[in-house]
Amino acid sequence: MRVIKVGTRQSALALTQTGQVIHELERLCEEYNLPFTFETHKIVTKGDRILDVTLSKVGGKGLFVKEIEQALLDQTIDMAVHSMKDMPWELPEGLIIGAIPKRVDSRDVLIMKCGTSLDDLPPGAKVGTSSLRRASQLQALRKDLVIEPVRGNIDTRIKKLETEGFDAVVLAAAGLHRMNWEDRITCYLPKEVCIPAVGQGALAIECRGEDQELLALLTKYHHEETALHVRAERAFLGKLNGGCQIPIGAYAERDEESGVLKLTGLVGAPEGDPILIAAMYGEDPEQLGNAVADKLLEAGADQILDRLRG
Ligand SMILES: NCc1[nH]cc(CCC(=O)O)c1CC(=O)O
Repeated sequence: MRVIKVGTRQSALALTQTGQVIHELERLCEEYNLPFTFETHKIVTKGDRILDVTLSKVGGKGLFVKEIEQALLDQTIDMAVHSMKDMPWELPEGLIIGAIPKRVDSRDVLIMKCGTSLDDLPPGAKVGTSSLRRASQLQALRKDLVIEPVRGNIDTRIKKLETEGFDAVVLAAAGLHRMNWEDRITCYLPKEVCIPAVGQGALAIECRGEDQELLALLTKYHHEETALHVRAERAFLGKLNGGCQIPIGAYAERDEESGVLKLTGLVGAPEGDPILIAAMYGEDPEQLGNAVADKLLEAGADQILDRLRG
């Protein structure tokens, strides 16, 4: 028996999704008669320690993953479960994404104090989000909204709806589904209305590239279609040198009729004007991601990005 040490952040969501991953891996071990057991290791990341500032002001890539990746390199742990959207574009030498499990809902949702849709928010309503991507798109839809930062784990952010006088907070559907808190969701923001973060709703299982034993198991957990979508989205992010906190979003999907991969990408100014969106079709995910990024750069995305990077 080999004990696989699984690194995770210690937030309720991180522990829940790590538990769900371990459960699936145990099931696969049983099915294929593989000799692994699993042990959870909680790791505090920089992003967890800095809770009092808007994340976009902290800057730096991989705030929620660096310490965990170091533990992988030090062999303190053997694999790590991350939210894909927290993954920087580049991985440290020696580490790989060993599996991308099937994605869940990638949309953003509103949790509102009263009403049932965005239109029900009163003029000048106070909406909580620290994501420039969400702020930019909501502001474009409703210039009157007052968007204010809200940090903390998802339970904290839902509580702040009551304690800090927000009319609504924006969260990812995926986290709420994983926590079994769907009943808190007031409404889903369609992907065309609020383009999700790159990788939102997907997980990344990271391990050492040389750990063939573990990789043999992770391969069985891998979901290739999700991986193609995520690769296209991340190629887009990489080309724009994202990861810096800029309003960037993208989602890949299959065209229902032709079956061809389609990628929609967004770069927006934080105030919601201008917002640039482009969509293209292609077969190769990396080429597609790069092509959509190029299209937005031609349309002036570089000016938005340069201004934000200062
Ligand atoms: N920004 C933090 C974060 N990172 C991953 C998720 C959960 C959604 C996912 O796995 O994509 C969340 C919470 C949120 O955005 O509401």
